[in-house]
Amino acid sequence: MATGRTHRPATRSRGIPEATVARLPLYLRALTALSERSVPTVSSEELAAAAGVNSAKLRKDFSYLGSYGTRGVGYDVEYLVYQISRELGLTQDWPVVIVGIGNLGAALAGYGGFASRGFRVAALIDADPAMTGKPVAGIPVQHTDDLEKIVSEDGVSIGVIATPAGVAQVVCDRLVAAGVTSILNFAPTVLSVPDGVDVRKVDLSIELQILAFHEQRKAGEEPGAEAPEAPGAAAVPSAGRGADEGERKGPDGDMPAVMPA
Ligand SMILES: NC(=O)c1ccc[n+]([C@@H]2O[C@H](COP(=O)([O-])OP(=O)(O)OC[C@H]3O[C@@H](n4cnc5c(N)ncnc54)[C@H](O)[C@@H]3O)[C@@H](O)[C@H]2O)c1
Repeated sequence: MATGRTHRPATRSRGIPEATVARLPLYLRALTALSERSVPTVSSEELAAAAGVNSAKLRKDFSYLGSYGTRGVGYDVEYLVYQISRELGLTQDWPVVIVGIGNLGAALAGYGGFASRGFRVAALIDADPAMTGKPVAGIPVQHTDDLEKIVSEDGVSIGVIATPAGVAQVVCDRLVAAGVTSILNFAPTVLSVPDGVDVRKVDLSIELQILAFHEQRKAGEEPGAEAPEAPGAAAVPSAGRGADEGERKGPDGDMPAVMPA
């Protein structure tokens, strides 16, 4: 089933760079908070600070959306929320299946942030027969035997893998064969997928390793402390791959803890 690795283009088909796409959720999160406080407009500087991005970059990002703001007034908050949501495909409901309902899968199933951002947990799937029919976060767990049926009947295009690493590729292949075209992989393994399938990998331990590197460097900068050795590429993977390399430093360090596989 796995016929090759997906290579993401540097830009999306409509000319929006991947780095900009990766920042849109940060803007949306900041804008949603402003909208909840009924703030009507926001300057690029204020919004950039709230999103943790520099304002020149924000203006450049918004120019790809055709949004330039009004001089002296700023950006219309509600309109930008709509525009970014539409760009991210969030104006429609996305059914999602989660496979592997252990500690992590159960926590994800109960996470309210999916629903509020337009992601409906359509099904929970696990290979353990003892779990079949048991509700987790109010949703009954279904057996992996029914995976293909569940995916096709619900028209699911996004799958979340929270299984042990050793079975993640098999689960991935089954999801893809059933029609899933986007996978969020939490298992610590590299997945192979056919062209046309997007994989994003979340690895919190890699994020911690990057923080450890910065901690070590800070310690090395203290007067009298020994400078740490430069890390090898393997020790400090770029979690911003797919976005601009090196963008994790400075005000843009708040990239999502998610990366292309
Ligand atoms: N990315 C991260 O930051 C992060 C954080 C924590 C855990 N993890 C990873 O997430 C995965 C799950 O961790 P956990 O602590 O929830 O483990 P867990 O053992 O609690 O749960 C794993 C679940 O997967 C199920 N399962 C096993 N084989 C399956 C299959 N073929 N199809 C469907 N379900 C299957 C098991 O029955 C179990 O319910 C692991 O790979 C772990 O390393 C990643």
